[in-house]
Amino acid sequence: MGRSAEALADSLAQATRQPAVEKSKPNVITTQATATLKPASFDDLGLHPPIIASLNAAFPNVKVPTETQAKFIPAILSGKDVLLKDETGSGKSFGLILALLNKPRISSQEKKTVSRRITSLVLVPHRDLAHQLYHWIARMASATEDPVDITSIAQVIVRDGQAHLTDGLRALRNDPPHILIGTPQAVMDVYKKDPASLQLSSLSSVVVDEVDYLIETAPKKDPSKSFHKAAVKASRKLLAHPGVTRQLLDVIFARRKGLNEERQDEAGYTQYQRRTEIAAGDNRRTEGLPQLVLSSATLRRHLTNYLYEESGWLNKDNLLKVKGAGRARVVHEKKDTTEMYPHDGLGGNGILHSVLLVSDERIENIAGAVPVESESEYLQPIDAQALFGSEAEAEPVVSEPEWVEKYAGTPTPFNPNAMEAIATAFALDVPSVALLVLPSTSPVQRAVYELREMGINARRVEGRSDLLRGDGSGQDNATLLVSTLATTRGLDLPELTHVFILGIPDGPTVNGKTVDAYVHLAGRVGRFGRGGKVVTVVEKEEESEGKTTQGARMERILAAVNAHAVRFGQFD
Ligand SMILES: Nc1ncnc2c1ncn2[C@@H]1O[C@H](COP(=O)(O)OP(=O)(O)OP(=O)(O)O)[C@@H](O)[C@H]1O
Repeated sequence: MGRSAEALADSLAQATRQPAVEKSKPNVITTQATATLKPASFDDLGLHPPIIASLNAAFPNVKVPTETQAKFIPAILSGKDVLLKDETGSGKSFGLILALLNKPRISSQEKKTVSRRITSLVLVPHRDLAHQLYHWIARMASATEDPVDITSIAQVIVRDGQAHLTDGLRALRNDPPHILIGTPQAVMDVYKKDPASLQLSSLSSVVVDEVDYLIETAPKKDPSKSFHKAAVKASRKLLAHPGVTRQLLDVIFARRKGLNEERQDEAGYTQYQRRTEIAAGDNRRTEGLPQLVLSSATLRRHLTNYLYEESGWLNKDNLLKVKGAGRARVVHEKKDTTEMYPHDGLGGNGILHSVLLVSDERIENIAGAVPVESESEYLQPIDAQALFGSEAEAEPVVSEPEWVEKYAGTPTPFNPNAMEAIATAFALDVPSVALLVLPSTSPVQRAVYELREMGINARRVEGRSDLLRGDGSGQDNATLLVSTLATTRGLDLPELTHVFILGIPDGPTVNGKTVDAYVHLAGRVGRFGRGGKVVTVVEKEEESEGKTTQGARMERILAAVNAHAVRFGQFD
Protein backbone atom coordinates (compact mmCIF):
# COMPACT_ATOMS: atom_id res chain seq x y z
CA MET A 1 0.00 0.00 0.00
CA GLY A 2 1.41 3.40 -0.94
CA ARG A 3 2.31 5.92 1.69
CA SER A 4 -0.56 8.37 1.61
CA ALA A 5 -3.22 5.72 1.00
CA GLU A 6 -1.84 3.70 3.89
CA ALA A 7 -1.80 6.84 6.01
CA LEU A 8 -5.41 7.57 5.13
CA ALA A 9 -6.43 4.05 6.10
CA ASP A 10 -4.32 4.28 9.27
CA SER A 11 -5.85 7.57 10.15
CA LEU A 12 -9.36 6.16 9.84
CA ALA A 13 -8.40 2.99 11.69
CA GLN A 14 -6.84 4.94 14.54
CA ALA A 15 -9.98 6.96 14.75
CA THR A 16 -11.96 3.81 15.58
CA ARG A 17 -10.24 3.74 18.92
CA GLN A 18 -11.62 7.10 19.84
CA PRO A 19 -14.80 7.45 21.88
CA ALA A 20 -18.12 7.38 20.04
CA VAL A 21 -19.13 10.80 21.31
CA GLU A 22 -16.66 13.51 20.43
CA LYS A 23 -15.51 16.09 22.85
CA SER A 24 -17.08 19.46 22.28
CA LYS A 25 -14.72 22.38 22.08
CA PRO A 26 -15.57 25.77 23.59
CA ASN A 27 -18.39 27.24 21.61
CA VAL A 28 -21.03 29.90 21.41
CA ILE A 29 -23.67 30.64 18.80
CA THR A 30 -22.15 33.17 16.46
CA THR A 31 -21.91 34.29 12.90
CA GLN A 32 -18.88 36.43 13.51
CA ALA A 33 -16.58 34.47 15.80
CA THR A 34 -14.37 33.02 13.09
CA ALA A 35 -14.95 35.66 10.44
CA THR A 36 -11.48 37.13 10.78
CA LEU A 37 -9.73 33.76 10.88
CA LYS A 38 -7.43 33.39 7.87
CA PRO A 39 -5.63 30.09 8.24
CA ALA A 40 -2.67 29.38 6.03
CA SER A 41 -3.29 25.68 5.67
CA PHE A 42 -5.65 22.74 6.17
CA ASP A 43 -3.37 21.73 9.01
CA ASP A 44 -4.41 24.84 10.93
CA LEU A 45 -8.05 23.78 10.60
CA GLY A 46 -7.39 20.50 12.38
CA LEU A 47 -7.20 18.05 9.46
CA HIS A 48 -4.95 15.06 10.16
CA PRO A 49 -1.64 14.93 8.23
CA PRO A 50 -2.53 11.65 6.41
CA ILE A 51 -5.74 13.19 5.09
CA ILE A 52 -3.83 16.27 3.96
CA ALA A 53 -1.23 14.04 2.26
CA SER A 54 -3.99 12.23 0.34
CA LEU A 55 -5.61 15.54 -0.54
CA ASN A 56 -2.32 16.90 -1.90
CA ALA A 57 -1.69 13.77 -3.94
CA ALA A 58 -5.21 13.54 -5.36
CA PHE A 59 -6.01 17.22 -5.83
CA PRO A 60 -2.75 19.10 -6.37
CA ASN A 61 -4.69 22.29 -7.16
CA VAL A 62 -6.32 22.37 -3.70
CA LYS A 63 -3.57 24.00 -1.69
CA VAL A 64 -5.19 26.19 0.94
CA PRO A 65 -8.72 26.27 2.36
CA THR A 66 -11.24 28.69 0.95
CA GLU A 67 -12.56 31.32 3.33
CA THR A 68 -15.78 29.42 3.89
CA GLN A 69 -13.96 26.12 4.46
CA ALA A 70 -11.82 27.87 7.07
CA LYS A 71 -15.00 28.80 8.92
CA PHE A 72 -16.94 25.56 8.84
CA ILE A 73 -14.33 22.77 8.90
CA PRO A 74 -13.21 23.47 12.51
CA ALA A 75 -16.86 23.81 13.56
CA ILE A 76 -17.70 20.40 12.11
CA LEU A 77 -14.66 18.83 13.72
CA SER A 78 -15.70 20.19 17.10
CA GLY A 79 -19.19 18.70 16.80
CA LYS A 80 -21.20 21.87 16.20
CA ASP A 81 -24.35 22.03 14.10
CA VAL A 82 -23.71 24.22 11.05
CA LEU A 83 -26.03 26.25 8.83
CA LEU A 84 -23.86 26.98 5.78
CA LYS A 85 -24.57 29.40 2.96
CA ASP A 86 -21.97 30.56 0.44
CA GLU A 87 -21.64 31.09 -3.28
CA THR A 88 -21.70 28.27 -5.81
CA GLY A 89 -18.19 26.92 -6.28
CA SER A 90 -16.88 28.20 -2.95
CA GLY A 91 -15.89 24.66 -1.94
CA LYS A 92 -18.77 23.85 0.42
CA SER A 93 -19.36 20.23 -0.64
CA PHE A 94 -15.65 19.51 -1.04
CA GLY A 95 -14.86 20.99 2.38
CA LEU A 96 -17.72 19.03 3.97
CA ILE A 97 -16.25 15.79 2.64
CA LEU A 98 -12.80 16.70 3.94
CA ALA A 99 -14.22 17.44 7.38
CA LEU A 100 -16.23 14.19 7.47
CA LEU A 101 -13.24 12.11 6.37
CA ASN A 102 -11.36 13.59 9.28
CA LYS A 103 -13.99 12.77 11.92
CA PRO A 104 -13.24 10.09 14.49
CA ARG A 105 -14.68 6.82 13.29
CA ILE A 106 -17.59 5.57 15.36
CA SER A 107 -17.20 2.01 16.57
CA SER A 108 -18.89 -0.32 19.00
CA GLN A 109 -17.36 -3.02 21.15
CA GLU A 110 -19.09 -6.30 21.78
CA LYS A 111 -17.07 -8.60 24.03
CA LYS A 112 -13.61 -8.44 22.48
CA THR A 113 -14.64 -7.51 18.97
CA VAL A 114 -14.60 -3.92 17.82
CA SER A 115 -16.93 -3.26 14.90
CA ARG A 116 -16.91 -0.15 12.81
CA ARG A 117 -20.09 1.81 12.43
CA ILE A 118 -21.35 4.46 10.03
CA THR A 119 -19.99 7.79 11.20
CA SER A 120 -21.68 10.22 8.82
CA LEU A 121 -24.75 10.26 6.62
CA VAL A 122 -24.75 12.69 3.69
CA LEU A 123 -28.05 13.42 1.91
CA VAL A 124 -27.91 14.90 -1.60
CA PRO A 125 -30.66 15.65 -4.14
CA HIS A 126 -29.65 13.36 -7.01
CA ARG A 127 -27.50 10.37 -7.85
CA ASP A 128 -24.84 12.22 -9.84
CA LEU A 129 -24.02 14.46 -6.92
CA ALA A 130 -23.81 11.36 -4.69
CA HIS A 131 -21.35 9.81 -7.15
CA GLN A 132 -19.38 13.02 -7.44
CA LEU A 133 -18.79 13.20 -3.67
CA TYR A 134 -17.93 9.49 -3.69
CA HIS A 135 -15.39 10.00 -6.48
CA TRP A 136 -13.68 12.76 -4.55
CA ILE A 137 -13.21 10.32 -1.65
CA ALA A 138 -12.21 7.46 -3.96
CA ARG A 139 -9.63 9.70 -5.62
CA MET A 140 -8.08 10.51 -2.25
CA ALA A 141 -8.19 6.88 -1.16
CA SER A 142 -6.46 5.71 -4.32
CA ALA A 143 -4.05 8.57 -4.75
CA THR A 144 -1.13 6.18 -4.49
CA GLU A 145 -0.14 2.95 -6.22
CA ASP A 146 -1.77 0.56 -3.70
CA PRO A 147 -5.33 1.74 -3.15
CA VAL A 148 -7.21 1.57 0.18
CA ASP A 149 -10.44 -0.44 0.15
CA ILE A 150 -12.93 2.32 -0.53
CA THR A 151 -15.95 0.25 0.67
CA SER A 152 -15.06 0.77 4.29
CA ILE A 153 -14.56 4.49 3.77
CA ALA A 154 -17.53 5.47 1.60
CA GLN A 155 -20.62 3.91 0.02
CA VAL A 156 -23.39 5.32 -2.13
CA ILE A 157 -27.10 4.52 -1.81
CA VAL A 158 -29.18 5.81 -4.73
CA ARG A 159 -32.29 4.46 -6.43
CA ASP A 160 -30.86 2.25 -9.15
CA GLY A 161 -33.45 -0.35 -9.96
CA GLN A 162 -33.48 -2.50 -6.87
CA ALA A 163 -29.69 -2.66 -6.50
CA HIS A 164 -29.66 -0.39 -3.46
CA LEU A 165 -31.94 -2.86 -1.70
CA THR A 166 -29.85 -5.90 -2.62
CA ASP A 167 -26.11 -5.33 -3.21
CA GLY A 168 -26.21 -1.90 -1.56
CA LEU A 169 -27.86 -3.21 1.57
CA ARG A 170 -25.53 -6.20 1.72
CA ALA A 171 -22.43 -3.96 1.59
CA LEU A 172 -23.94 -1.70 4.23
CA ARG A 173 -24.56 -4.58 6.60
CA ASN A 174 -21.24 -6.37 5.99
CA ASP A 175 -18.94 -3.39 6.00
CA PRO A 176 -20.59 -0.19 7.30
CA PRO A 177 -18.75 2.75 5.72
CA HIS A 178 -17.26 5.75 7.47
CA ILE A 179 -19.38 7.98 5.21
CA LEU A 180 -22.69 6.95 3.65
CA ILE A 181 -23.84 9.17 0.79
CA GLY A 182 -27.36 8.85 -0.57
CA THR A 183 -30.46 10.42 -1.99
CA PRO A 184 -33.27 10.77 0.57
CA GLN A 185 -35.60 8.47 -1.35
CA ALA A 186 -33.06 5.65 -1.55
CA VAL A 187 -32.07 6.06 2.11
CA MET A 188 -35.76 5.94 3.04
CA ASP A 189 -36.18 2.72 1.00
CA VAL A 190 -33.33 1.17 2.96
CA TYR A 191 -34.75 2.48 6.25
CA LYS A 192 -38.11 0.86 5.53
CA LYS A 193 -36.53 -2.46 4.60
CA ASP A 194 -33.88 -2.66 7.31
CA PRO A 195 -33.70 0.36 9.66
CA ALA A 196 -30.90 -1.20 11.72
CA SER A 197 -28.55 -1.19 8.72
CA LEU A 198 -28.47 2.61 8.74
CA GLN A 199 -27.31 2.72 12.36
CA LEU A 200 -29.09 6.02 12.82
CA SER A 201 -28.84 5.92 16.61
CA SER A 202 -25.06 6.08 16.67
CA LEU A 203 -24.35 8.50 13.80
CA SER A 204 -21.93 11.30 14.55
CA SER A 205 -22.96 13.66 11.71
CA VAL A 206 -25.82 14.17 9.33
CA VAL A 207 -25.20 16.47 6.36
CA VAL A 208 -27.89 17.76 4.01
CA ASP A 209 -26.30 19.27 0.90
CA GLU A 210 -28.48 21.54 -1.28
CA VAL A 211 -30.85 21.74 1.66
CA ASP A 212 -33.19 24.30 0.08
CA TYR A 213 -33.81 21.87 -2.77
CA LEU A 214 -34.49 18.97 -0.40
CA ILE A 215 -36.60 20.76 2.18
CA GLU A 216 -39.38 22.85 0.78
CA THR A 217 -40.88 25.70 2.75
CA ALA A 218 -43.41 28.32 1.74
CA PRO A 219 -42.85 32.02 2.44
CA LYS A 220 -45.00 33.31 5.27
CA LYS A 221 -47.04 36.12 3.76
CA ASP A 222 -48.63 39.13 5.22
CA PRO A 223 -52.43 38.49 5.56
CA SER A 224 -53.06 41.89 3.96
CA LYS A 225 -51.30 40.77 0.74
CA SER A 226 -53.28 39.34 -2.15
CA PHE A 227 -51.25 36.10 -2.33
CA HIS A 228 -51.65 35.34 1.39
CA LYS A 229 -54.24 32.63 0.71
CA ALA A 230 -51.98 30.87 -1.80
CA ALA A 231 -49.09 30.95 0.69
CA VAL A 232 -51.26 29.48 3.47
CA LYS A 233 -52.43 26.75 1.10
CA ALA A 234 -48.83 25.95 0.14
CA SER A 235 -47.83 25.71 3.85
CA ARG A 236 -50.74 23.37 4.61
CA LYS A 237 -49.80 21.17 1.66
CA LEU A 238 -46.21 20.95 2.89
CA LEU A 239 -47.39 20.01 6.38
CA ALA A 240 -49.60 17.28 4.95
CA HIS A 241 -46.86 15.96 2.63
CA PRO A 242 -43.62 16.70 4.41
CA GLY A 243 -41.19 15.28 1.84
CA VAL A 244 -38.73 12.46 2.37
CA THR A 245 -35.84 14.52 3.74
CA ARG A 246 -38.07 16.00 6.43
CA GLN A 247 -39.34 12.55 7.33
CA LEU A 248 -35.81 11.19 7.67
CA LEU A 249 -34.65 14.13 9.78
CA ASP A 250 -37.77 13.77 11.96
CA VAL A 251 -36.76 10.17 12.64
CA ILE A 252 -33.07 10.88 13.26
CA PHE A 253 -33.67 13.95 15.41
CA ALA A 254 -36.86 12.83 17.17
CA ARG A 255 -35.21 13.17 20.57
CA ARG A 256 -33.81 16.62 19.72
CA LYS A 257 -37.29 17.74 18.68
CA GLY A 258 -38.57 16.60 22.06
CA LEU A 259 -35.78 18.40 23.90
CA ASN A 260 -36.33 21.60 21.91
CA GLU A 261 -40.05 21.47 22.69
CA GLU A 262 -39.40 20.95 26.40
CA ARG A 263 -36.99 23.85 26.42
CA GLN A 264 -39.26 26.30 24.70
CA ASP A 265 -40.31 28.01 27.91
CA GLU A 266 -37.22 27.44 30.01
CA ALA A 267 -35.65 30.24 32.01
CA GLY A 268 -32.88 32.20 30.31
CA TYR A 269 -30.46 31.27 33.09
CA THR A 270 -30.94 27.52 32.53
CA GLN A 271 -30.15 27.97 28.86
CA TYR A 272 -27.13 30.12 29.68
CA GLN A 273 -25.85 27.49 32.11
CA ARG A 274 -26.20 24.70 29.58
CA ARG A 275 -24.46 26.68 26.86
CA THR A 276 -21.62 27.53 29.23
CA GLU A 277 -21.19 23.86 30.05
CA ILE A 278 -21.08 22.96 26.37
CA ALA A 279 -18.56 25.72 25.79
CA ALA A 280 -16.44 24.21 28.56
CA GLY A 281 -16.48 20.85 26.71
CA ASP A 282 -19.05 18.98 28.80
CA ASN A 283 -19.72 15.88 26.72
CA ARG A 284 -22.93 14.94 28.53
CA ARG A 285 -24.41 18.08 27.07
CA THR A 286 -24.16 16.87 23.47
CA GLU A 287 -26.91 14.42 24.49
CA GLY A 288 -25.51 11.69 22.27
CA LEU A 289 -27.21 13.11 19.18
CA PRO A 290 -25.49 13.62 15.82
CA GLN A 291 -24.51 17.07 14.67
CA LEU A 292 -26.58 18.43 11.78
CA VAL A 293 -24.98 20.33 8.90
CA LEU A 294 -27.25 22.04 6.36
CA SER A 295 -25.71 23.64 3.29
CA SER A 296 -26.62 25.49 0.09
CA ALA A 297 -25.63 28.49 -2.01
CA THR A 298 -29.17 29.80 -1.59
CA LEU A 299 -31.04 29.77 1.72
CA ARG A 300 -34.22 31.81 1.72
CA ARG A 301 -35.31 33.47 4.93
CA HIS A 302 -38.43 31.33 5.25
CA LEU A 303 -36.28 28.19 5.14
CA THR A 304 -33.77 29.39 7.74
CA ASN A 305 -36.67 30.49 9.96
CA TYR A 306 -38.26 27.08 9.58
CA LEU A 307 -35.00 25.27 10.31
CA TYR A 308 -34.17 27.40 13.31
CA GLU A 309 -37.61 28.01 14.82
CA GLU A 310 -39.86 25.16 13.75
CA SER A 311 -38.02 22.02 12.63
CA GLY A 312 -36.73 21.15 16.11
CA TRP A 313 -33.73 19.34 14.53
CA LEU A 314 -31.00 21.83 15.39
CA ASN A 315 -29.02 22.05 18.58
CA LYS A 316 -29.40 25.76 19.18
CA ASP A 317 -26.92 25.58 22.06
CA ASN A 318 -24.12 24.52 19.75
CA LEU A 319 -24.75 26.02 16.33
CA LEU A 320 -22.62 28.00 13.89
CA LYS A 321 -24.23 29.97 11.09
CA VAL A 322 -21.79 30.58 8.26
CA LYS A 323 -22.71 33.11 5.63
CA GLY A 324 -20.33 33.69 2.76
CA ALA A 325 -18.51 36.92 2.26
CA GLY A 326 -20.80 37.66 -0.71
CA ARG A 327 -20.68 40.87 -2.66
CA ALA A 328 -22.45 44.18 -2.59
CA ARG A 329 -26.15 43.64 -2.27
CA VAL A 330 -28.35 44.93 -5.03
CA VAL A 331 -30.71 47.65 -4.03
CA HIS A 332 -33.63 47.69 -6.42
CA GLU A 333 -35.91 50.62 -6.77
CA LYS A 334 -39.04 48.64 -6.11
CA LYS A 335 -39.21 47.61 -2.47
CA ASP A 336 -41.05 44.35 -3.10
CA THR A 337 -38.47 43.34 -5.71
CA THR A 338 -35.63 43.68 -3.19
CA GLU A 339 -37.56 41.48 -0.79
CA MET A 340 -38.18 38.90 -3.47
CA TYR A 341 -34.60 38.75 -4.72
CA PRO A 342 -32.18 38.94 -1.82
CA HIS A 343 -29.19 37.92 -3.93
CA ASP A 344 -25.67 39.16 -4.13
CA GLY A 345 -24.29 39.81 -7.61
CA LEU A 346 -23.53 36.95 -9.93
CA GLY A 347 -21.12 38.67 -12.23
CA GLY A 348 -18.03 39.10 -10.11
CA ASN A 349 -16.51 35.75 -11.02
CA GLY A 350 -16.22 36.68 -14.67
CA ILE A 351 -19.45 35.05 -15.83
CA LEU A 352 -21.02 36.48 -18.97
CA HIS A 353 -24.81 36.22 -19.17
CA SER A 354 -26.59 36.18 -22.54
CA VAL A 355 -30.21 35.68 -23.49
CA LEU A 356 -31.15 34.53 -26.99
CA LEU A 357 -34.66 35.01 -28.33
CA VAL A 358 -35.71 32.51 -30.97
CA SER A 359 -38.47 32.61 -33.55
CA ASP A 360 -39.13 30.98 -36.93
CA GLU A 361 -37.33 33.87 -38.59
CA ARG A 362 -34.21 34.38 -36.52
CA ILE A 363 -32.08 34.06 -33.44
CA GLU A 364 -31.41 37.39 -31.75
CA ASN A 365 -29.95 38.84 -28.59
CA ILE A 366 -32.22 40.30 -25.96
CA ALA A 367 -32.73 44.07 -26.31
CA GLY A 368 -30.17 46.10 -24.42
CA ALA A 369 -27.48 43.40 -24.43
CA VAL A 370 -24.09 45.07 -24.39
CA PRO A 371 -21.04 44.04 -26.42
CA VAL A 372 -18.04 42.48 -24.63
CA GLU A 373 -14.60 43.82 -25.40
CA SER A 374 -12.47 40.74 -24.83
CA GLU A 375 -13.86 37.29 -24.40
CA SER A 376 -10.62 35.34 -24.31
CA GLU A 377 -10.50 35.08 -20.51
CA TYR A 378 -13.95 33.49 -20.45
CA LEU A 379 -13.18 30.91 -23.04
CA GLN A 380 -10.00 29.33 -21.79
CA PRO A 381 -10.51 25.59 -21.99
CA ILE A 382 -9.50 23.86 -18.77
CA ASP A 383 -6.76 21.28 -19.01
CA ALA A 384 -8.18 18.17 -17.28
CA GLN A 385 -4.76 16.65 -16.89
CA ALA A 386 -3.39 19.68 -15.09
CA LEU A 387 -6.45 19.83 -12.90
CA PHE A 388 -6.71 16.20 -11.88
CA GLY A 389 -3.18 14.99 -12.41
CA SER A 390 -4.38 12.16 -14.64
CA GLU A 391 -4.62 11.37 -18.31
CA ALA A 392 -8.04 12.10 -19.78
CA GLU A 393 -9.38 9.17 -21.78
CA ALA A 394 -10.97 9.79 -25.14
CA GLU A 395 -14.19 7.95 -25.80
CA PRO A 396 -15.80 8.06 -29.23
CA VAL A 397 -19.47 9.03 -29.51
CA VAL A 398 -21.35 6.08 -30.94
CA SER A 399 -24.54 6.54 -32.83
CA GLU A 400 -27.51 4.77 -31.30
CA PRO A 401 -29.55 3.02 -34.01
CA GLU A 402 -32.41 2.24 -31.60
CA TRP A 403 -32.86 5.97 -30.95
CA VAL A 404 -33.33 6.58 -34.66
CA GLU A 405 -35.93 3.83 -34.74
CA LYS A 406 -37.68 5.26 -31.69
CA TYR A 407 -37.60 8.96 -32.49
CA ALA A 408 -37.31 9.46 -36.26
CA GLY A 409 -40.62 10.63 -37.65
CA THR A 410 -42.17 11.36 -34.22
CA PRO A 411 -42.89 14.97 -33.23
CA THR A 412 -40.26 16.64 -31.08
CA PRO A 413 -41.21 17.84 -27.58
CA PHE A 414 -38.69 20.69 -27.96
CA ASN A 415 -38.95 23.98 -29.76
CA PRO A 416 -36.87 23.25 -32.91
CA ASN A 417 -35.79 26.89 -33.15
CA ALA A 418 -34.40 26.75 -29.62
CA MET A 419 -32.53 23.49 -30.25
CA GLU A 420 -31.09 24.91 -33.44
CA ALA A 421 -29.99 28.07 -31.63
CA ILE A 422 -28.25 25.99 -28.96
CA ALA A 423 -26.54 23.79 -31.57
CA THR A 424 -25.36 26.84 -33.53
CA ALA A 425 -24.15 28.76 -30.48
CA PHE A 426 -22.37 25.65 -29.23
CA ALA A 427 -20.66 24.97 -32.57
CA LEU A 428 -19.52 28.57 -32.90
CA ASP A 429 -18.36 29.29 -29.39
CA VAL A 430 -17.54 26.26 -27.24
CA PRO A 431 -13.88 25.22 -27.17
CA SER A 432 -14.17 22.10 -25.05
CA VAL A 433 -17.13 21.25 -22.80
CA ALA A 434 -20.54 22.86 -22.32
CA LEU A 435 -23.63 21.92 -20.35
CA LEU A 436 -27.20 22.12 -21.62
CA VAL A 437 -29.83 22.22 -18.88
CA LEU A 438 -33.36 21.24 -19.90
CA PRO A 439 -36.53 21.77 -17.84
CA SER A 440 -36.95 19.12 -15.09
CA THR A 441 -39.34 16.78 -16.86
CA SER A 442 -37.75 16.91 -20.33
CA PRO A 443 -36.64 13.69 -22.07
CA VAL A 444 -32.84 13.96 -22.00
CA GLN A 445 -32.22 11.08 -24.38
CA ARG A 446 -34.45 12.66 -26.99
CA ALA A 447 -32.54 15.94 -26.71
CA VAL A 448 -29.24 14.09 -27.10
CA TYR A 449 -30.61 12.34 -30.17
CA GLU A 450 -31.79 15.58 -31.77
CA LEU A 451 -28.50 17.35 -31.10
CA ARG A 452 -26.54 14.45 -32.56
CA GLU A 453 -28.73 14.61 -35.64
CA MET A 454 -27.47 18.19 -35.98
CA GLY A 455 -23.88 16.96 -35.75
CA ILE A 456 -23.28 17.92 -32.13
CA ASN A 457 -21.25 15.64 -29.85
CA ALA A 458 -23.98 15.48 -27.20
CA ARG A 459 -24.01 13.14 -24.19
CA ARG A 460 -26.14 12.67 -21.11
CA VAL A 461 -24.56 13.64 -17.81
CA GLU A 462 -26.68 11.29 -15.74
CA GLY A 463 -24.90 8.14 -14.71
CA ARG A 464 -21.69 9.23 -16.47
CA SER A 465 -19.32 9.13 -13.56
CA ASP A 466 -16.32 9.52 -15.90
CA LEU A 467 -17.57 12.99 -16.80
CA LEU A 468 -17.99 13.91 -13.14
CA ARG A 469 -14.41 12.86 -12.51
CA GLY A 470 -13.35 15.07 -15.40
CA ASP A 471 -12.18 12.05 -17.40
CA GLY A 472 -14.75 12.27 -20.15
CA SER A 473 -13.14 14.85 -22.37
CA GLY A 474 -9.82 14.81 -24.11
CA GLN A 475 -11.55 14.37 -27.44
CA ASP A 476 -10.94 16.35 -30.57
CA ASN A 477 -14.50 17.57 -30.87
CA ALA A 478 -16.18 19.67 -28.18
CA THR A 479 -18.76 17.97 -25.97
CA LEU A 480 -22.23 19.14 -25.03
CA LEU A 481 -23.35 17.48 -21.80
CA VAL A 482 -27.11 17.34 -21.35
CA SER A 483 -28.93 17.29 -18.01
CA THR A 484 -32.13 18.61 -16.45
CA LEU A 485 -32.81 21.16 -13.76
CA ALA A 486 -33.51 18.30 -11.33
CA THR A 487 -30.11 16.66 -11.84
CA THR A 488 -27.76 19.63 -12.07
CA ARG A 489 -27.69 20.98 -8.50
CA GLY A 490 -24.23 20.94 -6.95
CA LEU A 491 -22.48 19.28 -9.92
CA ASP A 492 -18.86 20.21 -10.32
CA LEU A 493 -17.70 19.91 -13.93
CA PRO A 494 -14.37 21.70 -13.90
CA GLU A 495 -13.86 21.72 -17.67
CA LEU A 496 -17.06 23.59 -18.36
CA THR A 497 -16.90 26.96 -20.12
CA HIS A 498 -20.57 27.38 -21.12
CA VAL A 499 -23.99 26.63 -19.63
CA PHE A 500 -26.96 26.69 -22.00
CA ILE A 501 -30.37 26.90 -20.34
CA LEU A 502 -33.47 25.96 -22.31
CA GLY A 503 -36.37 28.17 -21.23
CA ILE A 504 -36.91 30.13 -18.01
CA PRO A 505 -35.37 27.99 -15.26
CA ASP A 506 -38.11 26.63 -13.01
CA GLY A 507 -40.48 28.91 -14.96
CA PRO A 508 -42.79 30.09 -16.34
CA THR A 509 -43.34 32.77 -13.66
CA VAL A 510 -40.47 34.61 -11.98
CA ASN A 511 -40.19 34.36 -8.21
CA GLY A 512 -37.57 33.59 -5.57
CA LYS A 513 -37.39 29.92 -6.60
CA THR A 514 -36.81 30.84 -10.25
CA VAL A 515 -34.01 33.21 -9.31
CA ASP A 516 -32.39 30.60 -7.06
CA ALA A 517 -32.64 28.04 -9.88
CA TYR A 518 -30.82 30.46 -12.21
CA VAL A 519 -28.14 31.10 -9.55
CA HIS A 520 -27.45 27.38 -9.22
CA LEU A 521 -27.37 26.77 -12.99
CA ALA A 522 -25.17 29.77 -13.72
CA GLY A 523 -22.96 28.66 -10.82
CA ARG A 524 -21.79 25.61 -12.79
CA VAL A 525 -19.30 28.02 -14.43
CA GLY A 526 -17.26 30.82 -12.87
CA ARG A 527 -15.99 28.48 -10.18
CA PHE A 528 -12.74 29.19 -8.39
CA GLY A 529 -11.99 32.34 -10.31
CA ARG A 530 -12.51 30.76 -13.71
CA GLY A 531 -14.74 32.49 -16.22
CA GLY A 532 -17.68 31.19 -18.18
CA LYS A 533 -20.75 31.99 -20.21
CA VAL A 534 -24.40 31.36 -19.40
CA VAL A 535 -26.69 31.45 -22.41
CA THR A 536 -30.45 31.20 -21.82
CA VAL A 537 -32.57 30.44 -24.88
CA VAL A 538 -36.22 31.50 -24.76
CA GLU A 539 -38.99 32.05 -27.28
CA LYS A 540 -39.42 35.51 -28.74
CA GLU A 541 -42.96 36.60 -27.95
CA GLU A 542 -45.00 39.52 -29.20
CA GLU A 543 -45.39 42.22 -26.61
CA SER A 544 -48.94 43.01 -25.63
CA GLU A 545 -50.59 44.73 -22.71
CA GLY A 546 -50.87 42.69 -19.55
CA LYS A 547 -48.45 40.04 -20.85
CA THR A 548 -44.92 39.55 -19.59
CA THR A 549 -42.81 38.09 -22.36
CA GLN A 550 -40.19 35.42 -21.70
CA GLY A 551 -37.52 37.97 -22.60
CA ALA A 552 -38.87 40.39 -19.99
CA ARG A 553 -38.88 37.61 -17.41
CA MET A 554 -35.24 36.86 -18.12
CA GLU A 555 -34.46 40.56 -17.69
CA ARG A 556 -36.04 40.40 -14.21
CA ILE A 557 -33.96 37.36 -13.31
CA LEU A 558 -30.73 38.98 -14.47
CA ALA A 559 -31.58 42.16 -12.55
CA ALA A 560 -32.22 40.06 -9.47
CA VAL A 561 -28.74 38.53 -9.62
CA ASN A 562 -27.14 41.88 -10.43
CA ALA A 563 -26.04 40.80 -13.89
CA HIS A 564 -26.42 42.59 -17.21
CA ALA A 565 -27.00 40.73 -20.47
CA VAL A 566 -24.09 40.77 -22.89
CA ARG A 567 -24.36 40.26 -26.62
CA PHE A 568 -23.67 36.79 -27.90
CA GLY A 569 -21.64 38.09 -30.80
CA GLN A 570 -22.48 35.64 -33.54
CA PHE A 571 -26.13 36.57 -33.64
CA ASP A 572 -25.83 40.25 -34.41
N1 LIG B 1 -9.60 24.98 -1.14
C1 LIG B 1 -9.73 24.76 -2.42
N2 LIG B 1 -8.81 25.20 -3.32
C2 LIG B 1 -8.95 24.98 -4.66
N3 LIG B 1 -9.98 24.29 -5.20
C3 LIG B 1 -10.93 23.82 -4.36
C4 LIG B 1 -10.85 24.03 -2.94
N4 LIG B 1 -11.94 23.44 -2.37
C5 LIG B 1 -12.66 22.90 -3.37
N5 LIG B 1 -12.06 23.13 -4.56
C6 LIG B 1 -12.56 22.73 -5.88
O1 LIG B 1 -13.64 23.59 -6.16
C7 LIG B 1 -14.64 22.92 -6.89
C8 LIG B 1 -16.01 23.25 -6.34
O2 LIG B 1 -16.19 22.78 -5.07
P1 LIG B 1 -17.63 22.44 -4.49
O3 LIG B 1 -18.45 21.64 -5.42
O4 LIG B 1 -17.36 21.91 -3.13
O5 LIG B 1 -18.31 23.90 -4.37
P2 LIG B 1 -19.73 24.25 -3.74
O6 LIG B 1 -19.55 25.50 -2.95
O7 LIG B 1 -20.29 23.07 -3.03
O8 LIG B 1 -20.58 24.58 -5.04
P3 LIG B 1 -22.17 24.46 -5.29
O9 LIG B 1 -22.83 25.46 -4.40
O10 LIG B 1 -22.30 24.77 -6.73
O11 LIG B 1 -22.55 23.05 -4.96
C9 LIG B 1 -14.23 21.46 -6.89
O12 LIG B 1 -13.72 21.16 -8.16
C10 LIG B 1 -13.13 21.34 -5.89
O13 LIG B 1 -12.13 20.44 -6.31
